[in-house]
Amino acid sequence: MSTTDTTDTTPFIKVSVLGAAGGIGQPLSLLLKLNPHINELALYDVVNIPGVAADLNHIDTDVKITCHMKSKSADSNSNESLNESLKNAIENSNFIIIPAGLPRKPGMTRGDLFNINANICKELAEYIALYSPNSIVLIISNPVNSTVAVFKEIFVKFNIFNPKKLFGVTILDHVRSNTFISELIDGTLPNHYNVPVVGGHSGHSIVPLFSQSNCDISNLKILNDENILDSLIHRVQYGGDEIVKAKNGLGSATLSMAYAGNKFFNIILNGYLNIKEIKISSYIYLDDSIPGIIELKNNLKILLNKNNKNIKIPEFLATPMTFDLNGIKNVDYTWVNKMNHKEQEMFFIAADFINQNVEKGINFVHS
Ligand SMILES: NC(=O)C1=CN([C@@H]2O[C@H](COP(=O)(O)OP(=O)(O)OC[C@H]3O[C@@H](n4cnc5c(N)ncnc54)[C@H](O)[C@@H]3O)[C@@H](O)[C@H]2O)C=CC1
Ligand SMILES: O=C([O-])CC(=O)C(=O)O
Repeated sequence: MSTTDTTDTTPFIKVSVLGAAGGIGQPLSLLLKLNPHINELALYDVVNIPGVAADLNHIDTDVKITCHMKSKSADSNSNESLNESLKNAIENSNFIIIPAGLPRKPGMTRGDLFNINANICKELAEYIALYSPNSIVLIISNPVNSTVAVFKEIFVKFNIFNPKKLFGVTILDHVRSNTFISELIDGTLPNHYNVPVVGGHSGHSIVPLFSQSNCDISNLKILNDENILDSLIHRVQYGGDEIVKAKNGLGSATLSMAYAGNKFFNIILNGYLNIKEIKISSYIYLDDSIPGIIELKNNLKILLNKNNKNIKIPEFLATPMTFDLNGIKNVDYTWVNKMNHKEQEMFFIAADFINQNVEKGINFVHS
């Protein structure tokens, strides 16, 4: 290859995965190692990361793997306990993807993970604020409805919060909606469906908008049967439980999450590199500075008033959007006025849940 060609303006892309030795972290890192746009993949964990990095290093793609494991001394509470590994893992990263934290066991809700995972998120957020404040941050760690609020509050504390660059990863709900509707119809071509999902990422906070799918499935006879539609919606809202039960104590969704996380990352990267604009939902802070947010809030306000609902518009919401070099390009608010009555009722319930989950995240940071 020529070394004299100076016309290549493609930026150097560094991606960091925090929690890379875990059930999601490993397959996600494998998929990222195959990505032709990535130059460096920094893998960080508190255990087992040298083996994962060595293994991935044998793959003959151009992505350079760097390995970062938290050292024992970084665990102490002394002033000298700077976590150099974490600092090195995230410095100069364009994207930081975070699947660090405990997964559920049968009988647990995502909310039951809050105490442990919020503490993990706190350390990671503080390091990102100090050493990689301009990166785009994708949070997978549950409970997403609350952990994203933890990140936001810490970023605000450090005065580095950029609402266009902080994402809760909720795309698995969209992936499941596409798969489950396909199964219900004829089991073919699940990824030809494109079901928008709004709200949050747990149980009744998840609102799949089947009436707004790209394939006109709202006209399908099958969905006119209220029982079939209800069980489809329930399956999407509680898809995570299906996996937790099947894994029987050995964790929650990992492979489908790695697939979904990689899909979301690629959609953002396509916008970032100006290759292709694709619309997808993510759980974000509804900051008025983001194009489309004022319209989204106005439409939600009108909807709530019209239905005499005394519900606060959530500060965070999964909503469809597009991406560019700065993170979020544009938020799509048009789904609000296209919701049918059933979807509106689901949204009101979701908003109530999200408000409680967000409050938990905010209180954790300020207590
Ligand atoms: N957003 C979503 O749609 C989904 C989210 N999840 C969540 O993702 C998280 C990870 O799930 P799994 O990979 O299955 O769990 P896992 O237990 O297999 O892996 C978690 C990894 O995080 C690491 N870790 C723990 N503390 C850490 C710290 N302080 N810094 C860096 N890494 C640390 C662990 O060592 C482990 O390797 C869970 O909270 C789970 O609930 C899971 C599926 C879907
Ligand atoms: O259910 C869980 O705990 C993991 C998760 O978020 C999902 O699979 O959607």
